Parts: sequence; structure tokens; C-alpha cells
Amino acid sequence: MPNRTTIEFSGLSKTFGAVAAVSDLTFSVEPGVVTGFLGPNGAGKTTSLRMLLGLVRPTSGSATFGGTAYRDLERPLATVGTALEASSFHPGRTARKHLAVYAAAAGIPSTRVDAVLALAGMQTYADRRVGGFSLGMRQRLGLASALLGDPGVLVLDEPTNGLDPEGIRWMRGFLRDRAAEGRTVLVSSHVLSEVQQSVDQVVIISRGRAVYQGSLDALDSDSAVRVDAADRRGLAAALAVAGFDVRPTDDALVVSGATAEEVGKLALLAGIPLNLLVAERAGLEDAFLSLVTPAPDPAQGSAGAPPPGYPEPTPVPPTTSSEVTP
Ligand SMILES: Nc1ncnc2c1ncn2[C@@H]1O[C@H](COP(=O)(O)OP(=O)(O)OP(=O)(O)O)[C@@H](O)[C@H]1O
Repeated sequence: MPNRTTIEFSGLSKTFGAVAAVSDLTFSVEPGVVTGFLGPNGAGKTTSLRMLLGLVRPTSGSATFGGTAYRDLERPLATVGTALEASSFHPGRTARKHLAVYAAAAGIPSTRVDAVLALAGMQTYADRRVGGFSLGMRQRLGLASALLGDPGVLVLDEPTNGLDPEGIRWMRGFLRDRAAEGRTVLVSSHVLSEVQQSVDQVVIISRGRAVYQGSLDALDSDSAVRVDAADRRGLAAALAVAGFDVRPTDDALVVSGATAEEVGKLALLAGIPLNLLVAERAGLEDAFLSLVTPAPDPAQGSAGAPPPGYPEPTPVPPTTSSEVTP
């Protein structure tokens, strides 16, 4: 079993000339869960991950694996596996050959090749030439490569990019399985819907700054639960007595601001068998967009106000900062 390692970003900043690509990023990524690193194009995700992996030097701050910078890791491939972008593979090599060459160069036992082919679900096309691979197959080969050193941490940049729904579904299972093994899994994406069922925790960045960190459940303040029972009237009464905001629709009850677990427990205690219990997250996309939507142009006279139709963004809780407040 790989070591459990926490990724720590601390006051991480990077400027390119006049562009503040990443500003004072501070958060931790824990083992055993999948953490989404979300933000629109240009938000600073790739620059942050490249700093974490020692490919870009921070202007200030640090990004480490349990306190150790990437360049100081004793066994980097056994610590972190990465797939930063759709890698270019030698088109004439088979997937198996590609992995064998990579393993040999890195001093990794060749027995790992079959193990990672299986983990990436690639056995059936392991002996096909990579030149004929679909994007999804290439993504899997990238993941297999990342796993060769059996690392405790996986850092994946936009792993669902370009995948079809079946590929996205497979990726969801893959990420969850790796986290369940105790690995630390950090996955970037600019499309919330592609990762929202894969991730447990999220860090959202906008214009280089963290604007939210926490669970998706907490982000979706508009969460609602659709619930129904043969005894709908009794269920509605029990929910109302317990203080829930309950509203009847044509075919169910909608409970606002509650989790499915809370509603399910209440029905159990009230002795009312349910025939429907669905958590709805209609508000999640809106909440995400409200956090990452650029501030309006001050010249338009509405500086600081969210655009019409968007709720006020929830500010990220204060974190330790390298700046000294006067
Ligand atoms: N080498 C560079 N030189 C100058 N500016 C850069 C460089 N790399 C990134 N930037 C700028 O830094 C900002 C953040 O870019 P970055 O690629 O990290 O964002 P991203 O969130 O990964 O976006 P995407 O989803 O499009 O990959 C952008 O404004 C980008 O133009």
C-alpha cells in the first residue's frame, strides 16, 4: 500500500510579467478522497500544478508533498504520478511496450506493467500500436504511466477532457477506486459537470485566487431533496413538524435546504416507507458560475456586484497567509 501523503499549497503565487497567474493559494489535499481543482480557462490551474511538480518556479510560497518539494523527493515516481496533458506517445509502440520502456528507464520492476494495464482497464488493447488509439485510450495510457511507480499521490490535469460520457463514467470509478486505496487524488477541470460526481472535495480558483474550498454539498446552498411515500400527506406533516421547508409538487414533495440523509432518517423515525428519495443539485452550476464569473467592469458603475441572476458569492474562509495585515 502506498504511503499516505498530503499535498500542501502555502501562499503559492506566480506572476508572469504583469500577469498574476496564481495569487496566494493556500490549501491542503488529503489522502483517501478525490479533490477537484476547478476554475475556468486561464484561472491558473495548470500553472499551480506545474509549480507543484517543479516545472515552474513559484514567485513566492510553496507547494509540497507532506512538506517536501517535488525536486527534493527521494523517490518521486513512488510518491506522485502525474498526467498533465494528453501526452505524446511514440505512435509505433504498443501500449505495453511504451510502459515497459518507461518502467525500465525509471528502474521500476517490469511486473508493474501488467498491473497498471489492468488498473487502467487496458488489457484488451495492450498490444495495439498507440498510433491508432482514441483520445480515451490515450488518457488511459497516461493514467497507466502515472501509476507505474505505485505512487500515493495522483495529480491529473483535465483527465476528463474530450472523453465521451462512457469515458467520463469510467474515469469516475477509476478516481474513486484510487482514493479508496488511500491515495491522494487531485484532479483539475474547467467543467464542473464532468467531475461533480467524481469529487468529494473541491477547491475553486478564479483569476489565480481560491474562491471556495470545501464539499460540493456545502457549495450548493440551494440543495433540495425530492421525496415521496404512499402516505404523502403523513410524510409532509412529519417533515413540517421537524422544521423542514417542504413544498408539494404534482408527483412528489420537495424539501429545500436538506440532505437526502436527513430526510431519509426522518422518514425512518416517523415509520413512513419511502418510494422516492433523490438529492437534487440544480443550484450547483449556478453557485459555481457565481464564484468564477469575472467581476463587472467598474466603468459600468456596478463594481463588486454579481451579474444579474447570480447569487452573491460565498467568500473563501480566511487561511494562513504570507502577507502581514497592518
Ligand atoms: N508561460 C507563461 N507566460 C505568460 N503567461 C502565462 C504563462 N503560463 C500561463 N500564463 C497565464 O497565466 C494565467 C493562468 O494560466 P493557466 O494555464 O495556469 O490557467 P488554467 O486554469 O490552467 O487554464 P486552462 O484551463 O485554459 O488550461 C493565464 O492568464 C495565462 O495566460
